[in-house]
Amino acid sequence: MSDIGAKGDGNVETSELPIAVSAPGKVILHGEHSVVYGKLAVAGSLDLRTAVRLIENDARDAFDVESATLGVDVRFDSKSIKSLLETPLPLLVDSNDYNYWDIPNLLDHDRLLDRIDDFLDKSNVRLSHSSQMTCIRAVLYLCAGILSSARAQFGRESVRLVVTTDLTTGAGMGSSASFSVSVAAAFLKYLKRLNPPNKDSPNDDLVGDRPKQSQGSKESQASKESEGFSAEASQASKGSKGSSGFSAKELEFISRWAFNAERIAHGAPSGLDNTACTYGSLIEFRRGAAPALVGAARPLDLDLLLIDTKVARQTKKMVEVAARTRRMFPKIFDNVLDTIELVTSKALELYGELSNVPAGADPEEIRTIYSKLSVLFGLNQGLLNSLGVGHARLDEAIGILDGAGLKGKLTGAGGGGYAICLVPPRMEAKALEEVMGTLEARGFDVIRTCLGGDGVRVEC
Ligand SMILES: Nc1ncnc2c1ncn2[C@@H]1O[C@H](COP(=O)(O)OP(=O)(O)O)[C@@H](O)[C@H]1O
Ligand SMILES: C[C@@](O)(CCOP(=O)(O)O)CC(=O)O
Repeated sequence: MSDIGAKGDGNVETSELPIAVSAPGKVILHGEHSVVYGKLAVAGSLDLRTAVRLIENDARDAFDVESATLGVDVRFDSKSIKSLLETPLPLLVDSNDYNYWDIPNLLDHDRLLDRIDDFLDKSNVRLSHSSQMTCIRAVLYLCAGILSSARAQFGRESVRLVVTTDLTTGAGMGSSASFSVSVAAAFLKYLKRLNPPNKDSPNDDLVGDRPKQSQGSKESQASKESEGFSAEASQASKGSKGSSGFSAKELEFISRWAFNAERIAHGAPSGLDNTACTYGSLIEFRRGAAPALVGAARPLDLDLLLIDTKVARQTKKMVEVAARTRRMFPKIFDNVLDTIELVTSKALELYGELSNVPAGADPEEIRTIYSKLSVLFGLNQGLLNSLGVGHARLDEAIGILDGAGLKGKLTGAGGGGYAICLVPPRMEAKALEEVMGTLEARGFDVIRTCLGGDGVRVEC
Protein backbone atom coordinates (compact mmCIF):
# COMPACT_ATOMS: atom_id res chain seq x y z
CA MET A 1 0.00 0.00 0.00
CA SER A 2 1.32 3.43 -0.80
CA ASP A 3 1.32 6.30 1.67
CA ILE A 4 -1.38 8.82 1.03
CA GLY A 5 -2.22 12.08 2.68
CA ALA A 6 1.08 12.35 4.50
CA LYS A 7 1.43 15.63 6.39
CA GLY A 8 2.87 18.37 4.23
CA ASP A 9 2.02 16.64 0.96
CA GLY A 10 0.85 19.98 -0.37
CA ASN A 11 -2.75 18.92 -0.93
CA VAL A 12 -4.17 20.69 2.08
CA GLU A 13 -5.10 24.35 2.12
CA THR A 14 -3.54 26.49 4.82
CA SER A 15 -6.82 28.09 5.86
CA GLU A 16 -9.53 26.41 7.89
CA LEU A 17 -11.60 24.35 5.48
CA PRO A 18 -14.27 22.51 7.34
CA ILE A 19 -15.68 19.28 6.05
CA ALA A 20 -19.36 19.05 6.83
CA VAL A 21 -21.55 16.00 6.33
CA SER A 22 -24.86 14.92 7.79
CA ALA A 23 -26.98 11.79 8.01
CA PRO A 24 -30.62 11.33 8.95
CA GLY A 25 -32.13 9.48 11.84
CA LYS A 26 -34.46 6.66 10.95
CA VAL A 27 -37.77 5.21 11.91
CA ILE A 28 -38.46 1.48 11.72
CA LEU A 29 -42.00 1.01 10.47
CA HIS A 30 -41.99 -2.77 10.82
CA GLY A 31 -39.51 -5.48 11.72
CA GLU A 32 -37.57 -4.18 14.75
CA HIS A 33 -36.18 -7.07 16.77
CA SER A 34 -37.35 -9.67 14.23
CA VAL A 35 -34.78 -8.21 11.81
CA VAL A 36 -32.04 -9.31 14.24
CA TYR A 37 -33.17 -12.90 13.55
CA GLY A 38 -33.14 -12.56 9.78
CA LYS A 39 -36.68 -11.34 9.23
CA LEU A 40 -37.80 -8.61 6.86
CA ALA A 41 -37.93 -4.97 8.00
CA VAL A 42 -38.97 -1.65 6.54
CA ALA A 43 -37.51 1.65 7.66
CA GLY A 44 -37.44 5.24 6.49
CA SER A 45 -35.19 8.22 7.02
CA LEU A 46 -36.22 11.21 9.11
CA ASP A 47 -35.75 14.88 8.38
CA LEU A 48 -33.97 15.11 11.74
CA ARG A 49 -30.24 14.75 11.19
CA THR A 50 -26.84 14.41 12.83
CA ALA A 51 -24.11 16.66 11.44
CA VAL A 52 -20.36 16.22 11.73
CA ARG A 53 -17.79 18.90 10.98
CA LEU A 54 -14.06 18.28 10.69
CA ILE A 55 -12.02 21.42 11.02
CA GLU A 56 -8.26 21.61 10.47
CA ASN A 57 -5.80 24.26 11.50
CA ASP A 58 -2.38 24.58 13.11
CA ALA A 59 -3.55 26.27 16.30
CA ARG A 60 -2.44 23.48 18.64
CA ASP A 61 -1.18 19.91 18.46
CA ALA A 62 -4.49 18.27 19.19
CA PHE A 63 -7.34 16.14 18.00
CA ASP A 64 -10.49 17.44 19.67
CA VAL A 65 -13.79 15.59 19.74
CA GLU A 66 -16.91 17.50 20.75
CA SER A 67 -20.52 16.46 21.10
CA ALA A 68 -22.50 18.99 23.13
CA THR A 69 -25.51 16.63 23.18
CA LEU A 70 -23.55 14.09 25.19
CA GLY A 71 -21.36 16.58 27.04
CA VAL A 72 -18.27 15.21 25.29
CA ASP A 73 -15.28 17.52 24.91
CA VAL A 74 -12.11 15.47 24.72
CA ARG A 75 -8.64 16.37 23.55
CA PHE A 76 -5.94 13.97 22.35
CA ASP A 77 -2.45 15.11 21.55
CA SER A 78 -1.51 14.88 17.88
CA LYS A 79 1.60 12.76 18.49
CA SER A 80 -0.35 9.93 20.08
CA ILE A 81 -2.96 10.06 17.30
CA LYS A 82 -0.12 9.97 14.77
CA SER A 83 1.24 6.77 16.28
CA LEU A 84 -2.27 5.26 16.38
CA LEU A 85 -2.66 6.01 12.67
CA GLU A 86 0.81 4.67 11.87
CA THR A 87 -0.01 1.23 13.25
CA PRO A 88 -1.19 -1.09 10.49
CA LEU A 89 -4.83 -2.04 10.76
CA PRO A 90 -5.48 -5.55 12.12
CA LEU A 91 -7.10 -7.55 9.32
CA LEU A 92 -8.32 -11.12 9.05
CA VAL A 93 -6.35 -11.65 5.86
CA ASP A 94 -2.69 -12.55 5.67
CA SER A 95 -1.86 -11.20 2.26
CA ASN A 96 -1.84 -7.65 0.88
CA ASP A 97 -4.04 -8.83 -1.91
CA TYR A 98 -7.21 -6.89 -1.15
CA ASN A 99 -9.04 -3.79 -2.18
CA TYR A 100 -9.25 -0.73 0.07
CA TRP A 101 -13.05 -0.74 -0.24
CA ASP A 102 -13.24 -4.27 1.18
CA ILE A 103 -11.35 -3.37 4.36
CA PRO A 104 -14.40 -2.89 6.60
CA ASN A 105 -15.29 -6.51 5.81
CA LEU A 106 -11.77 -7.82 6.39
CA LEU A 107 -11.20 -5.99 9.63
CA ASP A 108 -10.38 -7.76 12.87
CA HIS A 109 -12.98 -5.79 14.82
CA ASP A 110 -12.04 -7.05 18.29
CA ARG A 111 -8.34 -6.34 17.83
CA LEU A 112 -8.97 -2.83 16.55
CA LEU A 113 -11.28 -2.18 19.48
CA ASP A 114 -8.69 -3.53 21.93
CA ARG A 115 -6.16 -1.17 20.38
CA ILE A 116 -8.55 1.78 20.77
CA ASP A 117 -9.21 0.85 24.41
CA ASP A 118 -5.44 0.64 25.11
CA PHE A 119 -5.04 4.00 23.47
CA LEU A 120 -7.78 5.47 25.66
CA ASP A 121 -6.22 3.97 28.81
CA LYS A 122 -2.88 5.54 27.97
CA SER A 123 -4.51 8.87 27.08
CA ASN A 124 -6.04 9.05 30.57
CA VAL A 125 -9.40 10.05 29.18
CA ARG A 126 -11.95 10.36 31.97
CA LEU A 127 -15.60 10.21 30.99
CA SER A 128 -18.34 9.74 33.52
CA HIS A 129 -21.01 8.24 31.32
CA SER A 130 -20.93 5.08 29.21
CA SER A 131 -22.64 6.86 26.28
CA GLN A 132 -19.74 9.34 26.19
CA MET A 133 -17.26 6.50 26.18
CA THR A 134 -19.12 4.77 23.35
CA CYS A 135 -19.02 7.99 21.36
CA ILE A 136 -15.24 8.40 21.80
CA ARG A 137 -14.50 4.75 21.09
CA ALA A 138 -16.54 4.96 17.88
CA VAL A 139 -14.81 8.15 16.71
CA LEU A 140 -11.32 6.74 17.31
CA TYR A 141 -12.30 3.39 15.77
CA LEU A 142 -13.58 5.05 12.59
CA CYS A 143 -10.66 7.48 12.46
CA ALA A 144 -8.08 4.70 12.80
CA GLY A 145 -10.04 2.36 10.54
CA ILE A 146 -10.65 4.72 7.65
CA LEU A 147 -7.42 6.75 7.73
CA SER A 148 -4.83 4.20 8.78
CA SER A 149 -6.06 1.59 6.32
CA ALA A 150 -5.08 4.09 3.62
CA ARG A 151 -1.85 4.93 5.52
CA ALA A 152 -3.06 8.49 5.91
CA GLN A 153 -2.15 10.95 8.64
CA PHE A 154 -3.91 14.11 9.69
CA GLY A 155 -3.01 16.82 7.20
CA ARG A 156 -2.51 19.54 9.81
CA GLU A 157 -1.41 19.84 13.42
CA SER A 158 -4.88 20.33 14.77
CA VAL A 159 -8.12 18.60 13.83
CA ARG A 160 -11.44 19.17 15.53
CA LEU A 161 -14.45 16.90 15.07
CA VAL A 162 -17.74 18.45 16.12
CA VAL A 163 -20.99 16.48 16.30
CA THR A 164 -24.40 18.12 16.54
CA THR A 165 -27.76 16.45 16.23
CA ASP A 166 -31.49 17.12 15.99
CA LEU A 167 -32.17 13.64 17.34
CA THR A 168 -32.93 12.49 20.84
CA THR A 169 -30.25 9.96 21.71
CA GLY A 170 -31.16 6.51 22.97
CA ALA A 171 -34.80 6.71 21.96
CA GLY A 172 -35.14 4.50 18.89
CA MET A 173 -34.65 7.16 16.21
CA GLY A 174 -31.31 5.77 15.15
CA SER A 175 -29.14 8.48 16.73
CA SER A 176 -26.34 5.98 17.05
CA ALA A 177 -26.40 4.93 13.38
CA SER A 178 -26.90 8.51 12.23
CA PHE A 179 -23.83 9.47 14.29
CA SER A 180 -21.72 6.52 13.05
CA VAL A 181 -22.67 7.13 9.41
CA SER A 182 -21.84 10.84 9.69
CA VAL A 183 -18.48 10.22 11.37
CA ALA A 184 -17.53 7.55 8.79
CA ALA A 185 -18.59 9.88 5.97
CA ALA A 186 -16.58 12.77 7.45
CA PHE A 187 -13.39 10.67 7.63
CA LEU A 188 -13.91 9.34 4.11
CA LYS A 189 -14.38 12.89 2.81
CA TYR A 190 -11.28 13.95 4.75
CA LEU A 191 -9.29 11.10 3.26
CA LYS A 192 -10.39 12.17 -0.20
CA ARG A 193 -9.23 15.70 0.54
CA LEU A 194 -5.86 14.42 1.70
CA ASN A 195 -5.62 12.29 -1.38
CA PRO A 196 -7.68 14.04 -4.09
CA PRO A 197 -8.93 11.67 -6.76
CA ASN A 198 -7.07 11.73 -10.00
CA LYS A 199 -8.94 14.08 -12.32
CA ASP A 200 -8.61 11.43 -15.02
CA SER A 201 -10.36 8.87 -12.82
CA PRO A 202 -14.10 9.42 -12.77
CA ASN A 203 -14.48 6.77 -10.07
CA ASP A 204 -13.03 8.83 -7.25
CA ASP A 205 -11.10 5.68 -6.56
CA LEU A 206 -8.80 6.33 -3.64
CA VAL A 207 -6.57 3.42 -4.42
CA GLY A 208 -6.84 3.21 -8.16
CA ASP A 209 -5.03 0.07 -9.14
CA ARG A 210 -4.92 -1.74 -5.80
CA PRO A 211 -5.59 -5.42 -6.47
CA LYS A 212 -8.85 -7.12 -5.65
CA GLN A 213 -9.26 -9.28 -2.57
CA SER A 214 -7.73 -12.72 -3.08
CA GLN A 215 -9.99 -15.72 -3.45
CA GLY A 216 -8.41 -17.56 -0.58
CA SER A 217 -8.71 -14.81 2.01
CA LYS A 218 -10.49 -15.44 5.29
CA GLU A 219 -13.83 -13.75 5.55
CA SER A 220 -14.42 -11.67 8.64
CA GLN A 221 -17.49 -11.89 10.82
CA ALA A 222 -18.33 -8.34 9.85
CA SER A 223 -18.22 -9.38 6.24
CA LYS A 224 -20.78 -12.09 6.82
CA GLU A 225 -22.98 -9.81 8.84
CA SER A 226 -23.02 -7.04 6.29
CA GLU A 227 -22.96 -9.37 3.31
CA GLY A 228 -25.25 -8.13 0.62
CA PHE A 229 -24.70 -4.42 1.14
CA SER A 230 -23.81 -4.57 -2.49
CA ALA A 231 -23.89 -2.03 -5.25
CA GLU A 232 -27.60 -2.73 -5.71
CA ALA A 233 -28.09 -1.03 -2.38
CA SER A 234 -27.18 2.17 -4.09
CA GLN A 235 -30.27 2.17 -6.24
CA ALA A 236 -31.43 4.61 -3.62
CA SER A 237 -28.39 6.78 -4.28
CA LYS A 238 -29.47 7.78 -7.77
CA GLY A 239 -26.66 6.79 -10.10
CA SER A 240 -22.93 6.67 -9.70
CA LYS A 241 -22.74 9.98 -7.87
CA GLY A 242 -26.14 11.04 -6.61
CA SER A 243 -27.15 14.15 -4.75
CA SER A 244 -25.39 12.82 -1.64
CA GLY A 245 -21.95 13.84 -2.92
CA PHE A 246 -20.80 10.22 -2.51
CA SER A 247 -20.56 7.55 -5.18
CA ALA A 248 -22.41 4.23 -4.82
CA LYS A 249 -19.17 2.53 -3.79
CA GLU A 250 -18.49 5.20 -1.18
CA LEU A 251 -21.99 4.91 0.26
CA GLU A 252 -21.54 1.18 0.62
CA PHE A 253 -18.18 1.76 2.31
CA ILE A 254 -19.68 4.32 4.73
CA SER A 255 -22.54 1.97 5.59
CA ARG A 256 -20.14 -0.91 6.25
CA TRP A 257 -17.90 1.15 8.49
CA ALA A 258 -20.93 2.49 10.36
CA PHE A 259 -22.11 -1.09 10.81
CA ASN A 260 -18.74 -1.96 12.37
CA ALA A 261 -18.94 1.06 14.66
CA GLU A 262 -22.48 0.09 15.66
CA ARG A 263 -21.04 -3.20 16.92
CA ILE A 264 -19.22 -1.24 19.64
CA ALA A 265 -22.45 -0.22 21.35
CA HIS A 266 -24.84 -2.92 20.19
CA GLY A 267 -22.74 -6.07 19.93
CA ALA A 268 -24.57 -7.64 17.01
CA PRO A 269 -26.66 -5.04 15.18
CA SER A 270 -28.83 -6.22 12.31
CA GLY A 271 -27.45 -3.64 9.87
CA LEU A 272 -30.87 -2.05 9.35
CA ASP A 273 -30.08 1.25 11.09
CA ASN A 274 -26.80 2.01 9.32
CA THR A 275 -28.40 1.10 5.97
CA ALA A 276 -31.43 3.36 6.54
CA CYS A 277 -29.25 6.26 7.70
CA THR A 278 -26.83 5.88 4.79
CA TYR A 279 -29.27 5.52 1.92
CA GLY A 280 -32.26 7.45 3.23
CA SER A 281 -35.66 7.06 1.54
CA LEU A 282 -37.84 4.14 2.52
CA ILE A 283 -36.04 0.81 2.38
CA GLU A 284 -36.81 -2.84 2.67
CA PHE A 285 -34.10 -4.71 4.52
CA ARG A 286 -33.22 -8.27 5.38
CA ARG A 287 -29.94 -9.28 6.96
CA GLY A 288 -27.60 -10.76 4.37
CA ALA A 289 -29.53 -9.43 1.36
CA ALA A 290 -29.22 -6.23 -0.63
CA PRO A 291 -31.61 -3.55 0.66
CA ALA A 292 -34.22 -2.33 -1.78
CA LEU A 293 -36.04 0.93 -2.25
CA VAL A 294 -39.72 0.89 -1.29
CA GLY A 295 -42.10 2.91 -3.42
CA ALA A 296 -39.96 2.87 -6.54
CA ALA A 297 -42.90 3.96 -8.71
CA ARG A 298 -43.40 7.22 -6.82
CA PRO A 299 -41.62 8.31 -3.64
CA LEU A 300 -43.94 7.99 -0.66
CA ASP A 301 -44.43 11.07 1.48
CA LEU A 302 -45.45 9.35 4.67
CA ASP A 303 -46.85 11.75 7.22
CA LEU A 304 -45.94 10.57 10.71
CA LEU A 305 -46.32 11.49 14.36
CA LEU A 306 -43.27 10.80 16.52
CA ILE A 307 -44.22 10.52 20.15
CA ASP A 308 -41.44 10.70 22.71
CA THR A 309 -42.21 8.80 25.92
CA LYS A 310 -39.02 10.32 27.40
CA VAL A 311 -38.27 6.93 28.91
CA ALA A 312 -34.58 6.20 28.31
CA ARG A 313 -33.55 2.75 27.20
CA GLN A 314 -30.57 1.07 25.59
CA THR A 315 -30.83 -0.86 22.36
CA LYS A 316 -28.39 -3.53 23.51
CA LYS A 317 -30.38 -4.20 26.68
CA MET A 318 -33.69 -4.42 24.83
CA VAL A 319 -32.21 -6.84 22.29
CA GLU A 320 -31.14 -8.92 25.30
CA VAL A 321 -34.68 -8.78 26.72
CA ALA A 322 -36.01 -10.24 23.46
CA ALA A 323 -33.23 -12.85 23.42
CA ARG A 324 -34.18 -13.88 26.95
CA THR A 325 -37.80 -14.43 25.89
CA ARG A 326 -36.48 -16.52 23.02
CA ARG A 327 -34.34 -18.68 25.30
CA MET A 328 -37.34 -19.30 27.53
CA PHE A 329 -39.87 -20.09 24.80
CA PRO A 330 -38.02 -20.60 21.52
CA LYS A 331 -40.95 -22.03 19.56
CA ILE A 332 -43.42 -19.39 20.67
CA PHE A 333 -40.84 -16.66 20.04
CA ASP A 334 -40.10 -17.92 16.55
CA ASN A 335 -43.81 -18.09 15.77
CA VAL A 336 -44.22 -14.49 16.84
CA LEU A 337 -41.30 -13.54 14.58
CA ASP A 338 -42.92 -15.39 11.67
CA THR A 339 -46.12 -13.43 12.27
CA ILE A 340 -44.19 -10.14 12.40
CA GLU A 341 -42.66 -11.12 9.06
CA LEU A 342 -46.17 -11.61 7.64
CA VAL A 343 -47.16 -8.18 8.95
CA THR A 344 -44.07 -6.59 7.40
CA SER A 345 -44.62 -8.29 4.02
CA LYS A 346 -48.24 -7.18 3.94
CA ALA A 347 -47.22 -3.62 4.85
CA LEU A 348 -44.66 -3.65 2.05
CA GLU A 349 -47.35 -4.72 -0.40
CA LEU A 350 -49.52 -1.84 0.76
CA TYR A 351 -46.68 0.71 0.50
CA GLY A 352 -46.14 -0.61 -3.04
CA GLU A 353 -49.83 -0.08 -3.78
CA LEU A 354 -49.69 3.44 -2.36
CA SER A 355 -46.73 4.27 -4.53
CA ASN A 356 -48.61 3.01 -7.59
CA VAL A 357 -51.78 4.98 -6.97
CA PRO A 358 -52.03 7.38 -9.92
CA ALA A 359 -52.34 11.11 -9.26
CA GLY A 360 -56.00 12.07 -9.13
CA ALA A 361 -57.08 8.61 -7.96
CA ASP A 362 -60.20 8.15 -5.84
CA PRO A 363 -59.29 9.34 -2.29
CA GLU A 364 -61.30 6.40 -0.97
CA GLU A 365 -58.71 4.04 -2.50
CA ILE A 366 -55.94 5.76 -0.53
CA ARG A 367 -58.03 5.83 2.65
CA THR A 368 -58.56 2.07 2.39
CA ILE A 369 -54.82 1.43 2.09
CA TYR A 370 -54.14 3.66 5.10
CA SER A 371 -56.75 1.98 7.22
CA LYS A 372 -55.20 -1.43 6.43
CA LEU A 373 -51.75 -0.05 7.27
CA SER A 374 -53.02 1.21 10.59
CA VAL A 375 -54.40 -2.24 11.47
CA LEU A 376 -50.95 -3.66 10.72
CA PHE A 377 -49.42 -1.08 13.08
CA GLY A 378 -51.73 -2.29 15.83
CA LEU A 379 -50.91 -5.94 15.15
CA ASN A 380 -47.18 -5.25 15.12
CA GLN A 381 -47.39 -3.41 18.43
CA GLY A 382 -49.20 -6.31 20.07
CA LEU A 383 -46.58 -8.75 18.78
CA LEU A 384 -43.71 -6.58 20.04
CA ASN A 385 -45.37 -6.32 23.45
CA SER A 386 -45.54 -10.10 23.54
CA LEU A 387 -41.76 -10.26 23.08
CA GLY A 388 -41.34 -8.18 26.24
CA VAL A 389 -40.06 -4.99 24.63
CA GLY A 390 -43.04 -2.75 25.39
CA HIS A 391 -43.44 -0.17 28.15
CA ALA A 392 -46.39 1.25 30.11
CA ARG A 393 -45.77 4.75 28.72
CA LEU A 394 -45.77 3.40 25.17
CA ASP A 395 -49.10 1.68 25.90
CA GLU A 396 -50.45 4.92 27.32
CA ALA A 397 -49.50 6.93 24.22
CA ILE A 398 -50.90 4.23 21.94
CA GLY A 399 -54.13 4.23 23.99
CA ILE A 400 -54.51 7.98 23.45
CA LEU A 401 -53.98 7.53 19.70
CA ASP A 402 -56.54 4.72 19.71
CA GLY A 403 -59.10 7.09 21.21
CA ALA A 404 -58.68 9.28 18.12
CA GLY A 405 -59.00 6.35 15.73
CA LEU A 406 -55.25 6.17 15.08
CA LYS A 407 -53.01 3.15 15.53
CA GLY A 408 -49.52 3.53 16.95
CA LYS A 409 -46.60 1.27 17.60
CA LEU A 410 -43.19 1.50 19.22
CA THR A 411 -40.25 2.04 16.91
CA GLY A 412 -36.70 0.78 17.38
CA ALA A 413 -35.71 -1.23 20.38
CA GLY A 414 -38.72 -0.32 22.57
CA GLY A 415 -38.72 -0.37 26.36
CA GLY A 416 -39.46 3.37 26.14
CA GLY A 417 -38.19 5.72 23.46
CA TYR A 418 -40.57 6.67 20.66
CA ALA A 419 -43.96 5.54 19.43
CA ILE A 420 -45.02 6.32 15.86
CA CYS A 421 -48.31 6.70 14.11
CA LEU A 422 -49.21 7.24 10.45
CA VAL A 423 -51.31 10.33 9.81
CA PRO A 424 -53.82 9.48 7.09
CA PRO A 425 -54.09 12.01 4.27
CA ARG A 426 -56.95 14.46 4.73
CA MET A 427 -57.21 13.75 8.43
CA GLU A 428 -59.17 16.62 9.91
CA ALA A 429 -56.69 19.20 11.24
CA LYS A 430 -58.79 19.80 14.36
CA ALA A 431 -58.86 16.11 15.28
CA LEU A 432 -55.10 15.87 14.80
CA GLU A 433 -54.47 18.96 16.92
CA GLU A 434 -56.67 17.53 19.63
CA VAL A 435 -54.84 14.22 19.85
CA MET A 436 -51.46 15.96 19.77
CA GLY A 437 -52.65 18.27 22.54
CA THR A 438 -53.83 15.33 24.68
CA LEU A 439 -50.50 13.56 24.24
CA GLU A 440 -48.61 16.71 25.24
CA ALA A 441 -50.87 17.29 28.22
CA ARG A 442 -49.97 13.76 29.38
CA GLY A 443 -46.26 14.57 29.25
CA PHE A 444 -45.32 13.25 25.80
CA ASP A 445 -43.41 15.30 23.24
CA VAL A 446 -44.93 15.10 19.78
CA ILE A 447 -43.36 15.92 16.44
CA ARG A 448 -45.08 15.70 13.08
CA THR A 449 -42.69 14.75 10.30
CA CYS A 450 -42.45 13.35 6.81
CA LEU A 451 -40.55 10.13 6.21
CA GLY A 452 -38.12 9.30 3.46
CA GLY A 453 -35.68 12.17 2.87
CA ASP A 454 -32.00 12.18 1.89
CA GLY A 455 -29.52 9.75 3.32
CA VAL A 456 -25.98 10.76 4.20
CA ARG A 457 -24.85 13.85 2.29
CA VAL A 458 -22.01 16.27 2.00
CA GLU A 459 -23.01 19.68 3.33
CA CYS A 460 -19.85 21.50 2.22
N1 LIG B 1 -24.90 13.27 18.73
C1 LIG B 1 -24.19 12.28 19.21
N2 LIG B 1 -22.92 12.50 19.60
C2 LIG B 1 -22.17 11.50 20.06
N3 LIG B 1 -22.58 10.22 20.20
C3 LIG B 1 -23.83 9.94 19.83
C4 LIG B 1 -24.70 10.95 19.32
N4 LIG B 1 -25.88 10.37 19.05
C5 LIG B 1 -25.77 9.07 19.40
N5 LIG B 1 -24.54 8.80 19.87
C6 LIG B 1 -24.08 7.49 20.36
O1 LIG B 1 -25.13 6.55 20.21
C7 LIG B 1 -25.59 6.07 21.47
C8 LIG B 1 -27.12 5.89 21.46
O2 LIG B 1 -27.40 4.67 20.84
P1 LIG B 1 -28.73 3.83 21.12
O3 LIG B 1 -28.86 3.55 22.55
O4 LIG B 1 -28.74 2.71 20.16
O5 LIG B 1 -29.87 4.83 20.75
P2 LIG B 1 -30.58 5.14 19.36
O6 LIG B 1 -31.81 4.29 19.36
O7 LIG B 1 -30.90 6.59 19.43
O8 LIG B 1 -29.64 4.79 18.27
C9 LIG B 1 -25.15 7.14 22.46
O9 LIG B 1 -24.98 6.58 23.74
C10 LIG B 1 -23.81 7.59 21.86
O10 LIG B 1 -22.78 6.71 22.20
C1 LIG C 1 -34.04 -3.67 17.96
C2 LIG C 1 -33.37 -3.40 16.61
O1 LIG C 1 -34.05 -4.17 15.62
C3 LIG C 1 -33.50 -1.93 16.19
C4 LIG C 1 -32.88 -0.97 17.16
O2 LIG C 1 -33.11 0.36 16.76
P1 LIG C 1 -32.66 1.59 17.71
O3 LIG C 1 -31.21 1.35 18.09
O4 LIG C 1 -33.55 1.58 18.89
O5 LIG C 1 -32.78 2.83 16.88
C5 LIG C 1 -31.90 -3.86 16.70
C6 LIG C 1 -31.21 -3.99 15.35
O6 LIG C 1 -31.87 -3.97 14.30
O7 LIG C 1 -29.98 -4.16 15.38
